[in-house]
This record gives sequence, structure tokens and C-alpha cells, in this order.
Amino acid sequence: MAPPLIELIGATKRFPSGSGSVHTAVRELSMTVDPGEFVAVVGPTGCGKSTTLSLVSGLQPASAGQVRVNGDEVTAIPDGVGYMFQTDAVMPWRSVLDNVASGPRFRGESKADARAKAADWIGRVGLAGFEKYYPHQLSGGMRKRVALAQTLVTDPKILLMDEPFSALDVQTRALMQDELLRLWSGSGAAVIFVTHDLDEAIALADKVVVLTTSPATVKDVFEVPLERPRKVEDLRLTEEFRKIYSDIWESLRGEVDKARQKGATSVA
Ligand SMILES: Nc1ncnc2c1ncn2[C@@H]1O[C@H](COP(=O)(O)OP(=O)(O)OP(=O)(O)O)[C@@H](O)[C@H]1O
Repeated sequence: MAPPLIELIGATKRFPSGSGSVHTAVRELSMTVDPGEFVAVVGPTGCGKSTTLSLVSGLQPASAGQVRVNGDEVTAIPDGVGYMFQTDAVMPWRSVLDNVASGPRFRGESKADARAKAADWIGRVGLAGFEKYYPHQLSGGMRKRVALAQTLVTDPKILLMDEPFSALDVQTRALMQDELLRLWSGSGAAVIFVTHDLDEAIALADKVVVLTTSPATVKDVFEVPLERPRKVEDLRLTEEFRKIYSDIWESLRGEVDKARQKGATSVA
């Protein structure tokens, strides 16, 4: 059997914290992601979700354990990885077209080829006609569409997404979730999507990984057997969705309570 595309095996991440002590952000965390699989990672605030993602992206080396992409130990940013964060990496001084073209340009494509690819993706994310606009002329949702095009234009086989829609209002957020599913389907890309929002995790993912309160390790993994294509706002009203929600919340709630108690202790 082929190995998983992404594999964390007992991965631990420690950071130096004040006065020579060490803070463990992630502890012996093991999880896998198969090619084309959409995995959501949920956990209490500050538990180590972003740190887990940074281990896969190669932005942070693991302190112990292993992180593998395509069977190879991650020692630098792996090829074919696209990122999307809460604050988007849209460059305010560049037009929409040149923002989206910047990835292919960086990879050595000619200006004409990069712009042709960018124009195609701008159309696919629903922004045809806005190529010459600058980011400050766009709404928050439109800037997210630019960020999506920027991420997808390089055809990543792994998408790492860290709360990309959390700053959006509820309606725009639902729209962007549908857009993401539409663009992702058929791309063959594996996704790790970090979110605070259990509704969002279930609506998008094939599998939801629940992390413990800090230091993060895997508490439970839930399959999400909901059919695709999905329309997130309709899905949330179904009985099947509410049932899955209640099962996962049962697991997550204990960790959220623990995190709150720790917070209360630390400020007491
Ligand atoms: N570069 C760093 N140096 C020191 N400590 C760090 C570093 N990055 C993260 N941490 C600590 O690791 C812990 C986990 O942080 P992380 O950002 O991964 O959590 P999170 O679950 O993504 O948080 P949130 O829910 O707020 O998005 C926190 O205590 C954080 O302060």
C-alpha cells in the first residue's frame, strides 16, 4: 500500500520560553493525510494547531519524532505546497493580476505565461473584470478570492490552510467555503485546514482531527461520511450533520473546558 502523503509520527515541538525553560507546544502527535484527502484540525485556542501546520510546511523543524511528506522527512519547505493564512499575503502595491501572477513568476515562468495563468485563475475564483484593480479597492471577500487564486495558481498537491476565513462575516465565509470546495474538488490536492469552528470543519472535511489542550496531541479522529458535492449552508441544517457535530463536540468540549480552566488558573 502506498504511504500516506503526509505523516506525523510522534512529532513534538518545543520552544524556548523565558528564563531558560522550555514550552512544549506539540507532544507526540501522530496523524496521516492521504492524497486528495481534506482533513480539518480543531482544538481549543492556543493548543498548538498552527504549530502542527508549521511542522508539515517545514517552517519549523520538529524537536522529536518525524514529519514526512511523500515518504521523505521534511527538512525544508516541501515542493508543491500552497498556504493560506488568516491574514492574506496579498501585496497592496500590485494589481490583482500581478498578485496572482507573482507565484508562477517566482517559479521562473515568463511574464506572459504567468499572467495568462493568473487571468485564468482570476476567472475561476469569480473575479473576471477585476484584473487591474488594487487590493484596497476590493471587499474582504474579494481579497480572499485573490488569495485563493494566488494559492491555487501553482497547482499545489498539498494545501495548508490556517483559519483562512475566520476574519470574514458569516455570509461571506459560507460563500468562500463553497468556493473552496468547488475549486478543490477535482484538484487532487490534500488539505489540512485548521479552524476554531467545528461547523466549518465538518462542512468541509473528510476527516476531523480533534487535538487536546496544550500541548497538542491527537485526541480523536472522526470520519465525516457526508456526500459531495456539498453546499455548506444547506448541509448544516441536516440531521446527519447535527449528529456528527454532536459526536465531535462531545470529544472537543472536554478539551475546551480544560483550556478554560487553565486560562482561569493562570489569571487567578
Ligand atoms: N515561535 C514560537 N516561539 C515560542 N512559542 C511559540 C511559538 N509559536 C507558538 N508558540 C507557543 O505554542 C503554543 C501553541 O501555539 P499555536 O499558535 O500553535 O496554537 P493555536 O492552537 O494555533 O492557537 P490559536 O487557537 O490561537 O490559533 C502557544 O502557547 C504559543 O505561544
